Amino acid sequence: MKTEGGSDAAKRRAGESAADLVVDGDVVGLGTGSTAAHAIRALGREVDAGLDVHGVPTSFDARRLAREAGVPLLALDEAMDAGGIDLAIDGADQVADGDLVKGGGAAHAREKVVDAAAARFVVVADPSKEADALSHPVPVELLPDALPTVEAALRAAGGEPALRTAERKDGPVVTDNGNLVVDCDFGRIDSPEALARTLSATPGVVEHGLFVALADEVHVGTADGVRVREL
Ligand SMILES: O=C[C@H](O)[C@H](O)[C@H](O)COP(=O)(O)O
Repeated sequence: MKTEGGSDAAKRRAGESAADLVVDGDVVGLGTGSTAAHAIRALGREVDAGLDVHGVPTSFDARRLAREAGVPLLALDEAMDAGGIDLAIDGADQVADGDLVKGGGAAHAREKVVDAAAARFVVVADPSKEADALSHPVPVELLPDALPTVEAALRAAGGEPALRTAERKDGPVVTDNGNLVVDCDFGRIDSPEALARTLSATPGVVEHGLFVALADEVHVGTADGVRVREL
């Protein structure tokens, strides 16, 4: 069972607080996961009330939710042609010093493209995600054929990789991009930047879930409000 800090109410406060930042005419990156979902639903309500906004989804799931909520969508190329992404709102599995681990929903590859392209990237989280240092296993999306070589490289880098499997499917999780994910436990990550460089340089790695110095602010929903931290 989740603690009070990880409650859905805290996630909702964070998501709604970030959605409040959106202004008329904005193009918004729509993150994936249970916290970003609250921001998407809040945007849908604002669209109903007359807000002119377009979303750029970061996953199949975010796209489906945005369509249900009535948020008009743009493909990434359309958004870039139209002047770019003003704001991205996205969740995180862990936040420390403004660096993030993402990819609990295996959406981190597209999330990183959209979040990094945004003029302003706002992270939404509940207190259970906050830490002094990153230590959450790092999701690594990889080409299926490269599984043995990537696993070997991750072990050589000091990690313990575990192929992600689905609860209700035999076999591994397959991402929206047709790839596999391993969750790699590195223990406490003292230098996220150095580890990010190592992972990015590994052949067969499509993208990893370390988001280093990408976020501009963090909205943490609490039991009775929202804590906003600018980075
Ligand atoms: O791939 C999924 C994402 O990176 C999510 O944003 C992350 O896992 C946080 O999800 P949640 O808000 O459900 O904890």
